[in-house]
Amino acid sequence: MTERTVVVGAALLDAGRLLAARRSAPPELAGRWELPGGKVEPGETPEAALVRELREELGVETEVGDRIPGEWPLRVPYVLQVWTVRLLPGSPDPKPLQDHDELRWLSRDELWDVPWLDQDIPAVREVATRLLAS
Ligand SMILES: Nc1nc2c([nH]c(=O)n2[C@H]2C[C@H](O)[C@@H](COP(=O)(O)OP(=O)(O)OP(=O)(O)O)O2)c(=O)[nH]1
Repeated sequence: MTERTVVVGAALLDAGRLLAARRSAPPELAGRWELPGGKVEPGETPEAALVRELREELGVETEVGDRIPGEWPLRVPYVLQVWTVRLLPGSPDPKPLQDHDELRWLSRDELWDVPWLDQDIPAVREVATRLLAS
């Protein structure tokens, strides 16, 4: 049986815009943009992992909504799953506290202005199709 580890990514939406985060590490990913999130730990639900990762990485309090259908391979053994997420009322604004050095809220028109990680592009395309008004 093949081991696989789910990496959860947030489609964090606010006022019709998507939050993109620029990775600061590791060197092979630094400078490229991704959906913030991280690995689901053993015994943890994907939703709990997202809330934890977003609190650690961005300092925000969030509520997880629906999963975007699909699953995208990262380097073995990781696969990316994406969930819609919104900021809870009163949450601080996101800040690049850990793993990232810049954040941007992207409107649909701006979505491809940042160099996403190659492996995130199909997931971002799916988010755009489903969630961002054209
Ligand atoms: N979070 C996130 N990771 C991604 C995306 N695309 C992508 O290839 N990855 C890779 C980068 C990492 O190798 C892995 C997730 O690692 P991570 O560093 O974000 O997760 P983590 O906080 O749980 O990691 P760790 O430092 O505890 O090991 O998946 C993405 O959109 N979001």
